[in-house]
Amino acid sequence: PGGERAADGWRVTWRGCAVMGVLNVTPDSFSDGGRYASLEAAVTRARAMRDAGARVIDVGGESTRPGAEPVPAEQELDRVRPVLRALAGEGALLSVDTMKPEVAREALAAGAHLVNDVTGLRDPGMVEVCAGAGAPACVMHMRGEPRTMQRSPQYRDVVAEVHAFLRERAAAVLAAGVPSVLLDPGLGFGKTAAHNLALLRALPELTCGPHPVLVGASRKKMIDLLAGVPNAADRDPGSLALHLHAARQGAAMVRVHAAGVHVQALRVQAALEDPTFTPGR
Ligand SMILES: Cn1c(SCC(=O)Nc2ccccc2)nc2c(=O)[nH]c(N)nc21
Repeated sequence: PGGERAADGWRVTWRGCAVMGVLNVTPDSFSDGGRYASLEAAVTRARAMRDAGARVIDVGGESTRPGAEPVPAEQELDRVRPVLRALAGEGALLSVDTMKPEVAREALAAGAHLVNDVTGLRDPGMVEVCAGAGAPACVMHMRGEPRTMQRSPQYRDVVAEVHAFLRERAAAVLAAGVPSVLLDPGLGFGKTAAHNLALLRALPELTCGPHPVLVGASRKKMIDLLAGVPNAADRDPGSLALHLHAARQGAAMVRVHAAGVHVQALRVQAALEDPTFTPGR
């Protein structure tokens, strides 16, 4: 797998890191000049990220940010289904970012290839949907619920607890017939910045295992706490720093807003890390 224990800790074998582009199809994410305008805008953005080199487009119809209000399944589905249908067969892999089994089922039928469930497939119905459709799933760690998870999260040992959760959930969903899983520490989902740092520093313990690891730090609050960047739109440099670290520690994929920036930086990093790489000329 990704690394072997060396005398001085973990040595990670380089395997390259892919980009998952974030596509929020929530009303606040596109100038909601009516449904068509936002659908058109969403598809245009997805194509731009794909053309910039994103391997996967993560389509989400319900914000899972701290304090976010829940959205009914039908409304969430009305947002994501047209976008998935428009993008299906156009070259990028599609993931559906949802916590609801009924949304996942319809999204997979509309062309999604994998399910990105921030609850770690907590709902048994979600396990059934993924197993039934033969769809891979991203198993992410979240402590509590989006609405309340950032109210003083506490752990005895955040790395041990998160890694144990991911190992257990992965084994359970694979045993239930889900064909394959990605593991994700869930940065910012019931974690302080200190917890997020500990998880980023312990990534080799996760990436040396059999499952690919997905990391999502893009534009998150921890970047403000580390570098004083109050506006999320200004946090791409810090996002890149965190994601290059994650890739260097063996992450297989990073979930990003600035797809082009990350694709270029990860290609340069891959060349740096690959002694057999021969530059064009
Ligand atoms: C759906 N989803 C999210 S949404 C949170 C977010 O982007 N907040 C945010 C975005 C921009 C600014 C501030 C906060 N984060 C992950 C993740 O880290 N991993 C996986 N697998 N899925 C994820």
